[in-house]
Amino acid sequence: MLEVREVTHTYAPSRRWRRSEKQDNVLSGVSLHIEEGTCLGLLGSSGAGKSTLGRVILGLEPPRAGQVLIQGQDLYKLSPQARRTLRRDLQVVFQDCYSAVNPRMTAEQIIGEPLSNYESLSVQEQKRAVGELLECVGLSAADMQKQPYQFSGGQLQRINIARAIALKPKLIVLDEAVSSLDMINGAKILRLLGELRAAFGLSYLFITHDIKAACMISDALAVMDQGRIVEYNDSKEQFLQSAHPAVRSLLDSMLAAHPRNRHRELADMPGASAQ
Ligand SMILES: Nc1ncnc2c1ncn2[C@@H]1O[C@H](COP(=O)(O)OP(=O)(O)OP(=O)(O)O)[C@@H](O)[C@H]1O
Repeated sequence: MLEVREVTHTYAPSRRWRRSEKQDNVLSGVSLHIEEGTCLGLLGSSGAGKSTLGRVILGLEPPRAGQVLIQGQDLYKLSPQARRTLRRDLQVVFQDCYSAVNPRMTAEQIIGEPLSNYESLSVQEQKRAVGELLECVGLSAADMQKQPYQFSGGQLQRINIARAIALKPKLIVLDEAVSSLDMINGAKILRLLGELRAAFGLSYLFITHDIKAACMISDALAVMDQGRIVEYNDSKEQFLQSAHPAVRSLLDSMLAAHPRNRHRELADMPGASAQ
């Protein structure tokens, strides 16, 4: 479904930088793939390049080198018109559910926005579609006229998810999408994401610092460190045995009832294919 081939990226130097000053690569030869209907958990410490890779995959940050293939089509070689058509298949949910929405809009307007941009529905059809989307994410069609301040963080993240699935995309980049929620709400949203994936055949790139959350939802796990993929595994057991310092440090940062139980907790989690 998605193939990233040897992507390298450097941000343009700001004006304050001297021209001669060399910029480090934010992404260096990154390759990965996500099969249809599966989830890749992308872990890594702060500044590793995860969100930049997410933006490259979404078509928002043209890389300096490499390719992003969506169902075999090179995203950055398409005409603007073809890219716009493909962009409807690529959606994103960010960590900060509040800044991701216009505070003056109603839930109906927020969720209806992609439908207005891409579909030609009548007012009644769009209202019905928004009502169904609200119900899909565990809210009610009666919430349609509420504004963001009238929702809790967890509810507002459901609105963001409803907007992301409105066009029945192929791939959703979930950039720390549960990281600002408390444990109970985070777990509920992860369950919801699992249900939606099964119902609509979605693929996810699940970007996170949270190894527990990644193990819960992902079929394969990758770790980025300093712009490179340093671990990539579709077996949770093998992933947990990795000797790479970036993986060890993620595991060490995980809080458990007792440090001795960390491996057992992760190994018992559903999600990552654990053959
Ligand atoms: N728009 C930008 N312009 C210049 N540099 C940037 C920009 N966005 C990110 N960077 C730099 O690129 C590097 C990677 O950032 P990125 O946000 O991709 O990492 P990350 O792994 O997602 O980190 P975090 O987990 O903290 O969000 C960092 O050094 C960051 O400062």
